[in-house]
Amino acid sequence: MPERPTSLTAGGLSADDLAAALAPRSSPLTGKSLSVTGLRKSYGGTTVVDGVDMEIAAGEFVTFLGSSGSGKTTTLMMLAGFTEPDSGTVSVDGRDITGLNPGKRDFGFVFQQYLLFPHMTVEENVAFPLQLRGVSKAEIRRRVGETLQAAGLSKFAGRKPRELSGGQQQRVALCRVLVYRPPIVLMDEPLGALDKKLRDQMQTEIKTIQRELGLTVVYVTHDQEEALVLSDRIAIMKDGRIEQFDTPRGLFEHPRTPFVADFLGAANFLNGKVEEPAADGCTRVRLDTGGVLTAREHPCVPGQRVRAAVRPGKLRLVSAEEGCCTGTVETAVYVGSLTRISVRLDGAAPGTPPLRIETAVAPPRVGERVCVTAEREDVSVFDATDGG
Ligand SMILES: Nc1ncnc2c1ncn2[C@@H]1O[C@H](COP(=O)(O)OP(=O)(O)OP(=O)(O)O)[C@@H](O)[C@H]1O
Repeated sequence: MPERPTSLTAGGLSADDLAAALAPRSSPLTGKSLSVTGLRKSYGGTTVVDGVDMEIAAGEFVTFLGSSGSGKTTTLMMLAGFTEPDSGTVSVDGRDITGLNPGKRDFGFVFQQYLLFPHMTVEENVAFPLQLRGVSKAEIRRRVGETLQAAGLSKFAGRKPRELSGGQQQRVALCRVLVYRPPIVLMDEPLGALDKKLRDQMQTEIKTIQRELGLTVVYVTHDQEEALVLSDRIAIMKDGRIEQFDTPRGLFEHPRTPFVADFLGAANFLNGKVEEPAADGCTRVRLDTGGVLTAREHPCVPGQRVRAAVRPGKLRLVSAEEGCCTGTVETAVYVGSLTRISVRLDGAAPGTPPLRIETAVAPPRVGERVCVTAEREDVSVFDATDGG
């Protein structure tokens, strides 16, 4: 049969085709739920994963996002069974699998290093997990053929991995996992070695396949954009702990800690003191630089020292009457659809970083005086002693 025309990428993989080829014939949902409680791991007296708890629903796409060394891979490896936890449990659909070895968990793994067998052809690589599971030769031939065809890889079936590009190798790695339809797929920076364009394409493809097959995916990345594109929920990790586990919107709009506010999309922090409560229930912060910023309701007492956080895209340049603080533009850099400006606030203590503002309309010039404010929904308030 001739290879079907592909719709999505120049590289040849149509995610819809691949999902259709791999879709289970009976059940529409293949994913299973995953439950993690009190997962801990130390190396040589240093705790690197410090009490991770999470409930992941069947068919959910969850990402661990955090800086280098925050414990993402170690957590994933404990889910996979490659690393033994010091304490804690991992359950799949309510069944405790903490003691099971990786081969018995029936998870799929995709890593940054494609881990294809170099001495095997593409076809043999994709067939391998089916052979391990004792699938008949005829069925293996059928499923591998179908999968490679859908992935646009049929013409490479006889090649060795070294004769393929990075993107093609990663597709083979993905096929090799999806061919046996594991209910849970664990991926550790699978696109890390690809260039930006190919990464964008593969993100779309992974997401389409995951959604159409209803797979549960746990993904590790340090790329914020990738996490936002792919995930139903994101666990932001810091120092071996989950700072916040939430939807992308929840993390952006309701960060629970200064670290989350700053890590995802950056934040400006303005120090101040809580004013007496007003009838509308809003929290008002008298800034150290002068002016009052109205924030979302936040449990705090009048006089309490706080930090108000506002994203660069949420600070607005307004008239003198509307503004809550004033300053002077230090830099203005046009970056395509918007201009990034930095503003030195009047009265800012020495060493205080300038405000970062992103604006798409009529950017001011360097040296210009500006007035700044923000909508109350866009202002988060944290206790002054909160780290991050
Ligand atoms: N086998 C090991 N022995 C000793 N220390 C380890 C071991 N594995 C991981 N670590 C340490 O545990 C910490 C967390 O590592 P981990 O790989 O989980 O972080 P990560 O968030 O995935 O980082 P990256 O994004 O750089 O991969 C690091 O400080 C690392 O050096």
